[in-house]
Amino acid sequence: MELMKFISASQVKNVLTFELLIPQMEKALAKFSDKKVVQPVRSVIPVKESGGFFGLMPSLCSEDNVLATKLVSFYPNNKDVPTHNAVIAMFNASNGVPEVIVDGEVITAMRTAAVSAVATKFLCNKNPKVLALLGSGVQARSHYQALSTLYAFEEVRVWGRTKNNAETLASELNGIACQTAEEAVKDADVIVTVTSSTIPILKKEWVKPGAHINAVGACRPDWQEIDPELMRFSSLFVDSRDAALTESGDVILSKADIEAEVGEVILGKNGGRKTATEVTLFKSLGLAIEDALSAKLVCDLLSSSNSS
Ligand SMILES: NC(=O)C1=CN([C@@H]2O[C@H](COP(=O)(O)OP(=O)(O)OC[C@H]3O[C@@H](n4cnc5c(N)ncnc54)[C@H](O)[C@@H]3O)[C@@H](O)[C@H]2O)C=CC1
Ligand SMILES: O=C(O)C1=NCCCC1
Repeated sequence: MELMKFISASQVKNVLTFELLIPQMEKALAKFSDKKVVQPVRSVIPVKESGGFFGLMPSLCSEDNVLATKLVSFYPNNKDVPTHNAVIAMFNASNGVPEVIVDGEVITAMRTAAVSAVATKFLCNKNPKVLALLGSGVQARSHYQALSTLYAFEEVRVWGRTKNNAETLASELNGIACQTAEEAVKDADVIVTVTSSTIPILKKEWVKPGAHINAVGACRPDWQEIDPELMRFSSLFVDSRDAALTESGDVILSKADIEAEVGEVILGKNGGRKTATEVTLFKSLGLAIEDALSAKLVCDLLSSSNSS
């Protein structure tokens, strides 16, 4: 029996860069909103005993010969192992034969941040100077790296529920650890919420006019990271309307109107930010096609490095 090829997290890390991944995620978002992707809203099974969740994320993009599914677990209470674990199974889209399994942990960390970088590029005011990270885990780190690929921030602020973790991250990034979320976001041009909180942690009155927010946590219909008033006040962009209306407590509970998918902005079907003073908010949930096209990029990079 021939064993299926497996690409490990360290192999992914060796070849994947934000310089390559950000344009690939721009393509993924555009193809998704241009209806070039077949993809149901993900199925999620709650694992009540451990407070975890297991998600199934299939997608097909025939133009790119990509047929894949990510299997992802999210166990926010994990302490000694990562809270997010995943594999991406790639099939041959022409004949349906499974070809390779790619570790999904690094891809999930990097592609989520790369997607936020794309949203920021299309929605943020020019030359953002101050970045605020609310949360100090895996996504806080990857968001700093992805956004720093596009912008030279003059100041980076970190707030986290666990003071020690926020201080460690702030010192890694040469940034400032803040005692409160309010202190962290004061006058920030770009705000990233990357926590496992189930209740709002970011309030409308703290956010400066013209700021851009990437809201990345709260992926359950009864979870929130953002004050509902801020949801309604902001110009709201999403990765997928269907997913936002099914999975996002921030969108569902606030009843905020969705302005557009970021892919529609990329395609020029929506103009994005209208004024320098409005607050733009990107609600990210994560799309299967982002994983499929990230895994394809990794496979292509590995096969070109093997053949050279
Ligand atoms: N939109 C997307 O595509 C994706 C979203 N996510 C979400 O992003 C968030 C962050 O993920 P990771 O950094 O990988 O997780 P992580 O486990 O590495 O970090 C979670 C952070 O949230 C903080 N936290 C937990 N409960 C909190 C609370 N009640 N209030 C404030 N802070 C709290 C923790 O202290 C930690 O700093 C999670 O909600 C995760 O599900 C993760 C992957 C993809
Ligand atoms: O897209 C993903 O991958 C995830 N999104 C929400 C939280 C779990 C992982």
